Amino acid sequence: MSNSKLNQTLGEFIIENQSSFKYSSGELSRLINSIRLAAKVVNHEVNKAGLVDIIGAAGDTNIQGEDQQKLDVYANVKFIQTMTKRNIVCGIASEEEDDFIAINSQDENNQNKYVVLIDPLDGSSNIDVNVSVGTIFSVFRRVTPVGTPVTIDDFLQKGNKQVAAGYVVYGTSTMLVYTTGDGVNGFTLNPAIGTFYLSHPNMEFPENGNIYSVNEGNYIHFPVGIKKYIKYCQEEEGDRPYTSRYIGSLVSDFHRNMIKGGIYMYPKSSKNAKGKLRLLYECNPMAFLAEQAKGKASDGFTRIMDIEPTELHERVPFICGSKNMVEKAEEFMRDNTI
Ligand SMILES: O=P(O)(O)OC[C@H]1O[C@](O)(COP(=O)(O)O)[C@@H](O)[C@@H]1O
Ligand SMILES: [Mg+2]
Ligand SMILES: [Mg+2]
Repeated sequence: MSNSKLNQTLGEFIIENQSSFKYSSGELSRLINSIRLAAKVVNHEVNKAGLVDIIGAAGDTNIQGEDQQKLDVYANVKFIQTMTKRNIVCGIASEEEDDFIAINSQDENNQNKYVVLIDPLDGSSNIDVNVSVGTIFSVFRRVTPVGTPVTIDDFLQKGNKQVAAGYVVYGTSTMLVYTTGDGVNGFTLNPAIGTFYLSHPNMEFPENGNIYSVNEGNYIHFPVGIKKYIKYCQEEEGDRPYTSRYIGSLVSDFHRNMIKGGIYMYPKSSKNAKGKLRLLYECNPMAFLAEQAKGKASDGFTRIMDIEPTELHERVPFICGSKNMVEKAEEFMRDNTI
């Protein structure tokens, strides 16, 4: 991509690349545009995280038993509102909603074909401590007929059926990074004028990296394969030891590893038999991005995007990042399956 493309606005990029999308009808472009708008609204609030009325718990728990933070709820409302008001989706599922939301899909005039799954605020434990957080989204074409009520089947699709996925990272700068199956591009928000500019075209994971990201506080509970891989990362050998970096926000750890080369792991453990991260609105979208950026994502054995979902909020073990590093970790998992 020539440098002249750099600093293209996100709006211009969406229009220019619409035709490269196999289902292009303008609908997905309008959807990405609405996510762009909601991201700016949420970014404005995130940047104030520290003021009393923004931080802290909202007082409710979500279906996963997690205390919802005020910003979890705020971001959830803003993304759902923005997409619903613009009548561009027929269904939305969210980490913060017990069940999926049908958006007037029973109305036969509703010709909308897309459903969206979102993690409105990723890295919630970092909101109050001024550490970067994110938003994650995944988009599918519905499988049930247009003009009929969406059903759970429209959401429980394998990740390899995604038509778009992305995230917003609210960090030292705010970026929107996404794919529609034709590579991964990153856009940085110029807060002075409220416009996203193409700053990171064709993002790719280096095949190898020297960063590993895992919550080592859970080490004793990890499967033997993961323990051995962590030891492998720490050995004095060749380009090792690798550097340990763990922000505790999936989006931020993924983003850093995609730029610098690295591996992120949230394995299963004797405490969490299926790990912590949710397949549909955390692992699938990050896996689609990873593969589009020449990286890899699995549960240690199976490609994440080939996993058949059975529940809206199901969790899976997650290993994702630079291709050769993920394959090495899988090798340790395979050789230590006790
Ligand atoms: O504190 P832990 O157990 O290491 O978990 C951190 C992980 O949990 C998450 O915060 C889960 O996401 P949410 O904040 O959206 O619930 C990830 O972003 C992060 O990688
Ligand atoms: Mg999350
Ligand atoms: Mg979340």
